[in-house]
Amino acid sequence: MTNNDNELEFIKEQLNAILESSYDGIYITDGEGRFLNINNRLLEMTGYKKEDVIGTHAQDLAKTGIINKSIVEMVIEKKERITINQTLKGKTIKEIMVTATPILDEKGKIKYIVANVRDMTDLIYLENECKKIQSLSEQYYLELMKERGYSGKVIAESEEMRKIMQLAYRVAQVDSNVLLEGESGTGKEVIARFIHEMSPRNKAPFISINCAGIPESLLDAELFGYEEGAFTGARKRGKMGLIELADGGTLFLDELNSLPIGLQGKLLRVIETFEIRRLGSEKSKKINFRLIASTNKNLKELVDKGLFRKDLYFRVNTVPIILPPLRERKKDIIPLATHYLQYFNKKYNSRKDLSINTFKYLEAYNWPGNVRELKNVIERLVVMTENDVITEKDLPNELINSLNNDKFQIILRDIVPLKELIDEAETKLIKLAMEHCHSTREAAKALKISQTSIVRKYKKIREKLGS
Ligand SMILES: Nc1ncnc2c1ncn2[C@@H]1O[C@H](COP(=O)(O)OP(=O)(O)OP(=O)(O)O)[C@@H](O)[C@H]1O
Repeated sequence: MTNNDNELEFIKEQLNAILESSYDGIYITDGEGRFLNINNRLLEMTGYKKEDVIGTHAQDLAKTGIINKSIVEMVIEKKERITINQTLKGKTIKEIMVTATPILDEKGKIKYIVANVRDMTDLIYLENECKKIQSLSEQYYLELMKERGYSGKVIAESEEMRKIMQLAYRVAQVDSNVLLEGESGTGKEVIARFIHEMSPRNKAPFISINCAGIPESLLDAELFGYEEGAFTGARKRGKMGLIELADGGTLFLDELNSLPIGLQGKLLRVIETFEIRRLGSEKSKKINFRLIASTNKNLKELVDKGLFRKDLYFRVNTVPIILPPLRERKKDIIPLATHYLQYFNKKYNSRKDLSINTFKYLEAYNWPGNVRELKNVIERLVVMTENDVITEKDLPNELINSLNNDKFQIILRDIVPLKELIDEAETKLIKLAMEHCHSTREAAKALKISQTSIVRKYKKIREKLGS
């Protein structure tokens, strides 16, 4: 044996060791999809014998029904790494995840395809078990909420809202300050009330103060209260401030971002010392409350611009809870619409229903006013619609237009050369088609252009992106 032969033998031995020690099934084909090698793990999964497989085409496996689509065919077509999930009907039925990678020669032609086949059956079983346990724990959690007297008015179907509810429930058990951030109408006050009702303070008052709703000149007196004769027009015997009213309970400062900077320092002192002093009084009084604040602007940005005190921001922001806008949690739209349909039917003693098509429009709309807007639309529909079934014809114009225009959304922030815009749109569209379709043929059909055209354009895009 020459030195070269020895080296070759050594490399072969190592390659075999890698193939056979892998937990995953592995196979290698040539550029046309003919099996060159397959490890024992994969033979075990499929029930095939090595000698029956080597030399045959991987593409033919789909025809035998053992798998439903050939990843090798897809890789040959797209010339890029592809991962798919599929069912393998071998010795037993298995859920598998296959990743196939093309190895190119110096001319860019596929020389080999290396595929990795992972048996996902155990993982999927574990995932399902986890889901069962999670749903059980959610059930217990809801029962607990009912037992604690919560009437379940918060609709939370989307994953995002469920997580928020769980966090809100957890934070309700401790006294930390909470900052609720989100656009107007996303349900910040709803969550604040939920936290209060789930907390040990639920027998004491929940005092909600809208910092933007009270004129600046009155806010001081409203928050801190005043003594008799504190200012002209002050009531006889003085007045208790809203903070004092929250004693033992929860103080909710809505739209804290609108609190005048002059009052921010005073509020900070109250939060730090839990002491308030009425206007015109010499004496301080200890108040015991939990603080929840909300903001519909980015408070951090206001701090950076010098419009909000940094020290107050850090004080109130112990536990931040961010409520996503409704357009980012579309799964909540139909449950919310159904909930408010029932609610207003009861209120107005009616029996209105929404047609299936109407739901589609509600789901497609992007709800700039969030849940508040949805609630108002449903109320209007219940009150204004004559027939018992509300159809899309009864919807306000902006909702109708949204579905008709929402196939694609173009946001232009600047005037750009037309060609640049068209190129950008074309790139995005082709990338989307290639991600969703299994072959260039399918993509060409979807885009109503020729297959050669899409292959050429996609090649250009990839070259431009350097991938
Ligand atoms: N998850 C929800 N389930 C049921 N109703 C909701 C939900 N979220 C919000 N709502 C309803 O939407 C309306 C607006 O909610 P809320 O007042 O809590 O919003 P907000 O974020 O505090 O608004 P703003 O910033 O304008 O004060 C309320 O009538 C509330 O009952």
